[in-house]
Amino acid sequence: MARNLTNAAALFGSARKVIAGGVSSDARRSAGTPLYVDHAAGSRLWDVDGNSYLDYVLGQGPSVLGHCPPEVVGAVADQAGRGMSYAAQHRLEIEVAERLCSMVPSAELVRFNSVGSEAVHGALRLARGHTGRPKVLKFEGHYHGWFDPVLYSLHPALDQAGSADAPVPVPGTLGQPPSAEGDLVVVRWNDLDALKATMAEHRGELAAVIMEPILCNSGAILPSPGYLEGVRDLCDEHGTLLIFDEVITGFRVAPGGAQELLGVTPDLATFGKAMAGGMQASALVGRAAVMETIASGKVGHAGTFNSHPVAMAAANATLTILDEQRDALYGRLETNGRRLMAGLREAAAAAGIPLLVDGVGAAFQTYFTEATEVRDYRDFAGIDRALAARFHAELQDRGVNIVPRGLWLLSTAHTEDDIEETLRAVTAALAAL
Ligand SMILES: Cc1ncc(COP(=O)(O)O)c(C=O)c1O
Ligand SMILES: NCC(=O)CCC(=O)O
Repeated sequence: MARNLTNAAALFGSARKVIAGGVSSDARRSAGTPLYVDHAAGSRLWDVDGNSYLDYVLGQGPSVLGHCPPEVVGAVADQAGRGMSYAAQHRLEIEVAERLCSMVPSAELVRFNSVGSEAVHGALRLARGHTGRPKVLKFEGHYHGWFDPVLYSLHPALDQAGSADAPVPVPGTLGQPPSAEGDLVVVRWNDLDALKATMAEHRGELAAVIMEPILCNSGAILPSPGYLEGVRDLCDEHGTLLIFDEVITGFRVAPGGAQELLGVTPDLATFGKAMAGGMQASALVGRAAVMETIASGKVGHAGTFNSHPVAMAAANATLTILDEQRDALYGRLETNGRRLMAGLREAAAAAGIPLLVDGVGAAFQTYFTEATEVRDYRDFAGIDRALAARFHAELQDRGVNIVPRGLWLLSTAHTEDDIEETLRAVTAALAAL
């Protein structure tokens, strides 16, 4: 059952002549004709051939209120008419920073950038500058943007990734400086003993431990009970800063991110995506004593578009709504997400297809596996992803758009009827596998 993609195919032909590879991010490369969006509203996208989709990608996370929430669109339009770019101070940046400091447990001081990768870049530089140490520890399968120091192959084949006890960073691209690898230590996630041993091996060298507090780039995986508390203690013992990369989880899993949901406060945290409801704004937040190293100018931080007025207008409108209606909106995300998760399990059981559905309501993963648990990247890498790719394609043909690797992101605009419509498409897509 293939949908009509005549216009999209023609556009892709034109694009390939002027855009390298025909797409503007490697994450948008597609086995077939990529999605060409004409417009979006609420929980839906419409493509250039008139097909509509219930959207569980949401711009890879930003549109937590759905596409085009009127309050955000209004705030953006109003600000655009008052000036799009100042590279100067303005009221809205203070309002957004105040909102971040009141919503996010670790946020005592804030600096803004445009995208998540930049906020991570700032966090790592600050950690190195503040501690005077050279190395950063990250976890297998965790993604922190496309900048050199953390851009290692996200999903390497396990036979390239070293042993579980001693994983190695696998370069994700040509062109990274060899020095980047020397300053990066990679560890298996959700395994406190492994972290403890590795931190002891690098005693006195580690500026920071960075992680997605709920892993959303290799499945959707919650930390095991006690794990984050153990990581927090180890970081304190070693004088290493703990950074939570909340670019996906921020303002999605709870008003104060995964750190609020899970009750562990990092030293620094990065936010992006959902923070500005669809515009591009990111933030580095943290403990005042650490952020002071930026405040004093000892660690440099800059950017022409930082605290971009239009993005700040979007962030202010988005965060105001999420904060003031927190119970209703986060309750809806959780309830609708759980309903969809349960429906997916039922549909797969009825079709006789082993499917693990795990995560939280606002961000969950469908894994084609007989396993009952996925705890880290090694588990995720062991699952055949060919079926996930086919499921993604079959769903897209039936008007449901998910992140190709099997991640589903909910918005507050998704309704119970949307969930029912999605589950009908799921049943048909599973039957077609
Ligand atoms: C956890 C995480 N950190 C950082 C980034 C980088 O953000 P951006 O693509 O806005 O640079 C992403 C997504 O791309 C992400 O998922
Ligand atoms: N979570 C990973 C992404 O969202 C990547 C998006 C992109 O770089 O296009």
